[in-house]
Amino acid sequence: MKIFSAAQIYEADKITTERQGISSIELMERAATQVFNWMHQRMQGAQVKIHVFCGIGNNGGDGLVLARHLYQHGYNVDTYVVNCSDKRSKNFLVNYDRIKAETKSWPTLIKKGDELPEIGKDDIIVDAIFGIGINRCPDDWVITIMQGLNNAGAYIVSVDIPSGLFSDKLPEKPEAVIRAGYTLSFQTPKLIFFLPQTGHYTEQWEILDIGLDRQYLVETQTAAELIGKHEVLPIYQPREKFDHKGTYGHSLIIGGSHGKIGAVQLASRAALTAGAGLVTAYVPGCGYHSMQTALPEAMVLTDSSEEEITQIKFKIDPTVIGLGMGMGTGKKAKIALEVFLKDNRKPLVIDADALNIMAADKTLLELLPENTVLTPHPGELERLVGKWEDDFDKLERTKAFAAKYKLIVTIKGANTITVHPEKIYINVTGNPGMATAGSGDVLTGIITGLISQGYDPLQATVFGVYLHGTAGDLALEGRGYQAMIAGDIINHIGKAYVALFKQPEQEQQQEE
Ligand SMILES: NC(=O)C1=CN([C@@H]2O[C@H](COP(=O)(O)OP(=O)(O)OC[C@H]3O[C@@H](n4cnc5c(N)ncnc54)[C@H](O)[C@@H]3O)[C@@H](O)[C@H]2O)[C@@H](O)CC1
Ligand SMILES: [K+]
Repeated sequence: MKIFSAAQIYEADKITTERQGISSIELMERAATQVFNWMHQRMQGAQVKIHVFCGIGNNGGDGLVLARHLYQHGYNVDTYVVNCSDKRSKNFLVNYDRIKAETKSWPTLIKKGDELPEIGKDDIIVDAIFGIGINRCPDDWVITIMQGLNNAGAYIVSVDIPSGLFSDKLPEKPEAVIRAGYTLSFQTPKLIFFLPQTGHYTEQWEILDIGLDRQYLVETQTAAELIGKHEVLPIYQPREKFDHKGTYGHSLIIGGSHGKIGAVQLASRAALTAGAGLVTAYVPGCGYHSMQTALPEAMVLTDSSEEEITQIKFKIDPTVIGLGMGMGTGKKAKIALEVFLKDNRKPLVIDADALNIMAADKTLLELLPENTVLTPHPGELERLVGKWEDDFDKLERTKAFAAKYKLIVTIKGANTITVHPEKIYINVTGNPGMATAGSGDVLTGIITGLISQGYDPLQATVFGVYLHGTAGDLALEGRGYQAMIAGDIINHIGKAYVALFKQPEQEQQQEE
């Protein structure tokens, strides 16, 4: 699903009114009616007190339309205008008059120095103070009002975006943002829902389709895309009857050192489970027996050293190479990596220690083939791209880095983000149970296994991250976050594939 920027949404708005021959007031009516429908469907006329807090722009206008509909349908609603500026928008003013005409009284104005009305813990607050048009930090008295709402203990539903959040930068003050239970976002999810520093301002979000111009939505390219089942299904490559193991390629997994052979084992097993035809592990001598025993399906090559990787030499012809897990960052490992990279022409997936070696000597990055996949966790990423100021800066730095070296970089986290020079892909699957030793090795293995089957590196990364997260979600069943280990994720890759083709009803039945 495309994630449109604020500028694109304003553009879509304008085009929609032109092409559909409607006024912006009608569009506002349509948008806010969707919010009303959403609430009405869930509340079914319940007489819970609803406090609608409106700003003075179009987000506030939405709030006024919503309040009018709630009133018309007999809900117990109070409407307030947080009078944060005298520059009221045209559409706000039209709806300000309309609600007066309907309810025979003006909404309660909240000005500087005014107290918040009493709000019960079981009440509902609708937050329509600021939308995507916020352009500066709210005044202190407005922040006090926002804090009052946050601390009221009532459930907060935000319209479009939690008020106080900017679409492209961090709020100056964390207290100047509404903490929503639910955000009903118009037409497109907002990028900020998925960034660690801003995502926590709403517990849940949902998109409301407000019928913006289809052609614009289809034709417009976005800088970010949300990746769920619908996006990965077209990537999935079905198998043919006469395919054989050669069709699915040969993954070579290189890494490990004394005490860290498990990392290679996990990555190799994940590559096989993801569907690689053949997997060979390249490990120091000390890893030979444990690899052969733990994973008889894989072949094993050993380094001349017992303890660590000192030279990467092999006579096989792999389709793709995944490397770096558990290999250490010592001098010998570094030289081995450098010599190997100078000769290598195969697609690569690089993780862990190999990333740290490269971060310490960036000239090695120039040796990477185009579209090499890097899978850093935040610490490794920082070593590669430098310290960032905030999540937005992190994305910009990573994009610039990916463009400079022509790489694909996956930033592992709650919403793993795959950064390609032209676009970022935000994954929706996964859970905190996956923050466990070896989880990253599994991801590297899955991506490597997918490339070996013929997925191009970007597809393999986007699909691999999705599968990895889904496997983690499926592995959670009957187990808390704490008990999940990396092997559980591998054990559920098969189910993650099967889940791709389950209809929603089947999924529900299974949950029951
Ligand atoms: N296509 C869409 O998505 C639609 C969006 N609509 C709504 O329109 C909103 C955007 O409306 P606007 O652009 O009017 O802006 P907002 O309503 O988001 O709020 C900002 C308004 O207050 C002013 N302002 C900005 N920062 C301020 C601050 N710190 N203190 C005081 N005043 C401040 C601005 O001048 C602007 O008028 C969306 O978020 C959405 O709720 C809907 O009405 C219609 C369709
Ligand atoms: K809002």
